[in-house]
Amino acid sequence: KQTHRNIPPGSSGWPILGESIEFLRTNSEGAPEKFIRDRVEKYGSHVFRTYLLGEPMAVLCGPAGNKLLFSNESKKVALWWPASVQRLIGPSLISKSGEEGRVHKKMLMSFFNMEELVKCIPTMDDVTRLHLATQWQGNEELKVYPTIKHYTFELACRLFMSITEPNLISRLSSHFKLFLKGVIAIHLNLPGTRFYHAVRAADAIRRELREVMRQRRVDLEKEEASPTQDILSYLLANADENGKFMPEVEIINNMLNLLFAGHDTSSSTITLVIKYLAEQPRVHEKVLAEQREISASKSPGEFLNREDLRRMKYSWNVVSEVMRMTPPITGSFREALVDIEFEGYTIPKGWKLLWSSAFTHKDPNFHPKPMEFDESRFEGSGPPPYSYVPFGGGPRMCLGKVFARLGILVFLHNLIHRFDWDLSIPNEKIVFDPMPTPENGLPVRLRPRNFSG
Ligand code: HEM
Repeated sequence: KQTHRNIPPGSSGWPILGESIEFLRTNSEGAPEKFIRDRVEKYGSHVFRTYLLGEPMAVLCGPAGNKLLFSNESKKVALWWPASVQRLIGPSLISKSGEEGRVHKKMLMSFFNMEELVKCIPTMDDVTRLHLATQWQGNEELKVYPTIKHYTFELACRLFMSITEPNLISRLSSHFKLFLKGVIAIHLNLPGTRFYHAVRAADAIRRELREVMRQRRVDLEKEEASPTQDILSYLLANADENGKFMPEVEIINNMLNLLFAGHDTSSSTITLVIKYLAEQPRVHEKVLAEQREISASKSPGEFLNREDLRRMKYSWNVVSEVMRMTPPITGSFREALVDIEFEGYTIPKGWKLLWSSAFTHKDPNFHPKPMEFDESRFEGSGPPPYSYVPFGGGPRMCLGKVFARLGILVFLHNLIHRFDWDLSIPNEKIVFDPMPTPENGLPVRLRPRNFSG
C-alpha cells in the first residue's frame, strides 16, 4: 500500500477555497510571483503543496520543475486546466491529452506553422496600417489597451475565420470581455459571479460561431469559399491523419479558444511593449533605428515579408524582455499521471501541478538583477534552458507562438515609424486579471512622426 508521508511541504489553506484567494490577490496586486516566492522562502524548497481552484496542487518553481513537466507529457504528466476553463471552452484541443491531443494539435499546427503563417504577413501589415490610420492618427491622447485589444481581436477574427463584419466583431468582442474575467475564477456558477457571466458569454459566442460555420459549409459546397482560406475552412475540409473529421462542436470550441488565446495575450504584450518603450528612451531609439533600416531597404508601400521579420532581432529581444518581466500567461497546469519524485519529495498521482513563468523569470540565479530591464539577456544563446518560458514548453507549448511573434513585430514596425509617445500616467500600475494590464488602460500622448511608408 502506498503512503505519501514525504509529500511536499505546504498548506491546504481554507476549506474548499484553499489558498485560491491569496493566489488571485497577488495577481491583482501586480506581483503574481509573490504567492510562490513567499512559499519557496518559507519552506526552503522548489516545490510546495497548496490547494487552488478546487484541487490539491503541487507548485514546481524554477527551471528544474519546468523541465520535469515539459519533458514528461503523456509519460509522468498530462495537460490539465481548471474546471472553470474546461467548462467555458468545452471539448477541444485543451481537453485532450495523450495520442488524441497529439493528433489534434498536429491538425491545428498545419495552419499555425511558419510556412503557412508567413502568408498572413501582408494581411497583418495591411490591417495594422489601416488600424493606425483610423484609430491612432489625429489623436493627441489615446488609451492603448482597449484600442489594441480591438485591433488584435479584429485581426484574429479575420485571419482565423475571415470574419470582417463590424457588428459581428463588436458583439463577439463584448462577449469575450466577460469570458476573460471568468476564465481563471473560482468555479461557482451562482448568479452575479464572474464565472456565471462568463458561462453565458461563452454560450453566446458559440451561437454566433455556429452560424458562421454553417454559412461556411454552404459556401464551401458552392465553391464560394476556399478550403485553405483560413483555419475554419481547413478544419471543415480536412480529416486528421486517421481519416477522422473533427466534430462540429469541437471545431466551434477550438475556434472560440483560438479567438480568445489569439488576441488577449498579444494585446497585453503589445500594450506592455508600448509602456516599456516609453520608459526606456535608449531602447526606443534602438528599436526605431532597426525598424528604419528595414524600411529603408523597401519601396514605399511595399508590405513586410518573412525576411524583414527575420531581421527584427533587436526588436524581438526587447519584446522577449518585456515578456520576461511581465509574462502574459503566468504559468499553466499539468496533472500527475504517476507518483512523481522531485527534490526528495513525492507528489502523489492525481495531484494537479502548476509551473510558473512569473516566478522563474524573476529568479536571480538565472536572470541576474531580475527587476532591471535588460534586453541584452537575449543576445547570443540567451537565458539558460527552461529559465525563460513565456510560451510554456514541450508538446503542449503554445500553439500561437509564431503567430504572436509575427503579429507583435508587424504592429511594432508600423507604430514606431508613425508615432513617438509619452505615458499620461507615469508608473501606471500593472494588474494581472488574469493577463497583465495597466490599471487605467495605458493612456499615452501621441506625437506623430514624419513617415511616408
Ligand atoms: C504573447 C502571446 C502568447 C503567449 C505569451 C502565450 C502563452 C501560452 C502559454 C504559457 C501556454 C501554455 C503552454 C504550456 O502549458 O506548456 C499557451 C498555450 C496555448 N496557446 Fe498561447 N500564448 C500567446 C499567444 C497565443 C496565440 C496568438 C494563440 C492562437 C493563435 C495561442 C494559442 C494557444 C493554444 C491553443 C494553447 C494550448 C496548446 C495546447 O494545449 O497544446 N496563444 N500559450
